[in-house]
Amino acid sequence: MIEVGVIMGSDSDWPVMRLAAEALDEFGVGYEVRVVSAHRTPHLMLDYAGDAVARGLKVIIAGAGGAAHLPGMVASATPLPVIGVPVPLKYLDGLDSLMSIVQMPAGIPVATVSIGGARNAGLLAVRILAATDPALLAKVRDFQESLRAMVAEKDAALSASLVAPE
Ligand SMILES: Nc1c(C(=O)O)ncn1[C@@H]1O[C@H](COP(=O)(O)O)[C@@H](O)[C@H]1O
Repeated sequence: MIEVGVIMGSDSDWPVMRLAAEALDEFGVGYEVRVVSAHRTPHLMLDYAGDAVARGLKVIIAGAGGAAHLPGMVASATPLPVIGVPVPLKYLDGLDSLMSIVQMPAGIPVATVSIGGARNAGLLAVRILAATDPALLAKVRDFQESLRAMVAEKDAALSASLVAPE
C-alpha cells in the first residue's frame, strides 16, 4: 500500500531525497517517488496534489532546491500533511531553499525539516502514520529505544577509553 508520496523538483535532488525513502523502507512504509516541479510542470504539480487523497496517499514529502516553491504549492492544493525538505545547491548552501519553504503564510502549513534533512522527513512521515497505526507506533518506540541504546554504548566506550584520574 502506497501511503507516502516522495516528490522532488528535479532528479538532481535524489541524492538528498533518497534518505527519506530509506527511512520509509526501514519501517516498511509504502511510498512512491516522483519528479514534480511547481515551476517546470505546474499542471502536473496541481494534478498530483489534487489526486493525492483519492489515490490513497496520507503524507507528502516534497524536496526542492533554490527557489523551492514546490512544498508550499503542493500544500496549497491538498489537505494532506506536507513535509518540506530544503535541498542544498551549489550556491547559498540551501539557505535559499530553507527560506523559500519555511516561511509559509498562515493557513497553509508545511512541516519544514533541516537543510538536507530528508531522513527526518521520512521519520516524521512514519510518525504521522503511526499516530493511527499501533503496529507502526511500536516500531517507532523500538527505534527510539535503539537510539537510546546506541548513545549508552558510545558513552560507555568513551568513558572506558579515558584514563582514570590518579
Ligand atoms: N525548486 C525547484 C522547483 C519548484 O519549486 O517547483 N522545481 C525545480 N526546482 C529545483 O531546481 C533545482 C535545480 O534543478 P536542476 O538540477 O534540474 O537544474 C533542484 O534543486 C530542484 O528542486
